Amino acid sequence: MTILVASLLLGSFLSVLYLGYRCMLPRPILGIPYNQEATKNVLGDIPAWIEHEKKTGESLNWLPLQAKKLNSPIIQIFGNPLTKPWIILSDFRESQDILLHRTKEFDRSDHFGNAFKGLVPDHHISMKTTNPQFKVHRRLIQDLMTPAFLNEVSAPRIYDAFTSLVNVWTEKARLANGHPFSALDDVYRAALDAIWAVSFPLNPRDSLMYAQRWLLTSLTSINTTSSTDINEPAVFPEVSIPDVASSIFTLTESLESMMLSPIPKLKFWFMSQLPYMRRARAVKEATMASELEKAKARFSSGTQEERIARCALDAILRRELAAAKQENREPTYNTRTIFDEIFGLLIAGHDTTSTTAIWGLKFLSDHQEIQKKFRQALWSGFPVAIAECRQPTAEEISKSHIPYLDATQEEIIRKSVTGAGIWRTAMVDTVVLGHHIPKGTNLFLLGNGPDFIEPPIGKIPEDRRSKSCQEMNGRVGSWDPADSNLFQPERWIAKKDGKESFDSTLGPHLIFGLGPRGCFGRRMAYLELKIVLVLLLWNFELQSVPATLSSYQAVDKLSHQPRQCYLRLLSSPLNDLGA
Ligand code: HEM
Repeated sequence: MTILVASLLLGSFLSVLYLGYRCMLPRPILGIPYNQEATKNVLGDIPAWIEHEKKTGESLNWLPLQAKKLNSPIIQIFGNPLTKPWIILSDFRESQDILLHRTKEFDRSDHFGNAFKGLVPDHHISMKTTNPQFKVHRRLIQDLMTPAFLNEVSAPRIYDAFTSLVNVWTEKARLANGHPFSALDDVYRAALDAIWAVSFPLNPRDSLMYAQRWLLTSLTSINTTSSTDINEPAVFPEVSIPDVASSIFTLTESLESMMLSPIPKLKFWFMSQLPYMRRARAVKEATMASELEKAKARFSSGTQEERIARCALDAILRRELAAAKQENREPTYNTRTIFDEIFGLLIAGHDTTSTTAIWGLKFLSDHQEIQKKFRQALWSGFPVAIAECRQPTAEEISKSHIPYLDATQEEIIRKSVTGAGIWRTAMVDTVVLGHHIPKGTNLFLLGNGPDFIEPPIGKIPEDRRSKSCQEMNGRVGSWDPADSNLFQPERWIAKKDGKESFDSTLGPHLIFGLGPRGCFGRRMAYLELKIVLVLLLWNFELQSVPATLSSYQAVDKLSHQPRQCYLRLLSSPLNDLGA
């Protein structure tokens, strides 16, 4: 009898265990292709994804491979063992339609939003568009992308930061004596200087580039350049990074590791218990509080007219004051909202733009003919600067419309795929390309594979597409599959009556997203990239480096970052005009 009861109990226990296991196995959405192997494992596609990352060093690159393997522009993967499968779409027209026209059906993705919630819980990036707070937050920062703010505040600050980078690299080129050197850290640091100076007043002597320049100026030579191998990279002494900047880098990195975590909130909680993270957060909070106090002091002195926005924080406080007046209440400046919105700018403003700029430097080093044409375009595009033997001013650069410059910038953005794709969550049960998508499903609109930098996967019948998608047909061109993977600025140039002009609708990219939740900082990013490209290419010739120093391997963090960027710099012929 005892044996019978024990066997029954054991049997029931094992059945419960088995049923539990079965319940945890990923459940596919009917009709959408998927990796059959993944459904036999509670971790779904994660092991294959990790394996791919170990082998290639690139994680999000695994998604286009899966789409091609399953031969479908819409696939599902099991990326989070605790939620519905993720839908991966590799088709520009359908993605464009979702982002621009189907905004009631698809909103800010829970997965993407959760990645930011730990660090900046009250930033609008994680809010749904229907959340009334979203509009309140957007109103606070609405001035920052106006032409007036961009031209009068952002452009000169960004220009100063990257002129300092030119000064540092002039010293490095002198000391390197023909040897290549890694450009990664310098570009990230100069970009942080730039967005810091846009966000808060920055004394140039406090910038990261300033101290580095003076350290290098004091040197007459460095050890590594005594090597007879001219390809041996030069290594320079580095000044130590102040606490504030290193905290921002630490926190940006913590955010980066959230993006690909299946459960970002939990991961952030564990990470935030680590002593170095606690310290970085404390430094950040103290710095934000001190900058806010300084801004309040600037703000309360002076008349309404004198309260001009000298930086992003001033512009935000002005908006809060205006809102308070309208709502007949006292302004509240010391809020989590203001802390998080301004810190969000610092993070979003330095990481993505610098990554894109670094890709640009790599492409231009590896495409000498394009670099030559780019410099010729600068020569004919800035005649006054040429006549006066000086580099163009911030104003001249931001107001310029030089087709080959704009085309090269757009091609760098397209080919860098700094953002591998765009996340959205289905807010209702809906349909994509004829497939039922249940409410709550996360979609990843892939921008780094088929239909963008590779040939599309098959031809999608028109009647499979939504009505609004069919109506939009032809508004944006498509790339020739034979060369969509090549770096070719000319693809963005339209020719009419023998005249060339830059045309951003000639083909697709999704790097900034689209529609009401597309990148808020897009205009600033374009402005910054333009300033960076003009200043660096005006001052330096980027000579090619050997293949071993020019790998295109990348690591997917907050952005898709190259692992290597070595530059061999010579003074540019344009710069020599002034010599
Ligand atoms: C090359 C540089 C940049 C790239 C590739 C980039 C890319 C992106 C992408 C892909 C998104 C999500 C869009 C979507 O879901 O549709 C985004 C959102 C955002 N970006 Fe950027 N970004 C860049 C520069 C900047 C800069 C310079 C700033 C600000 C200074 C900024 C601020 C933001 C903000 C605030 C959001 C959230 C918008 C929202 O939730 O509505 N970005 N960005």
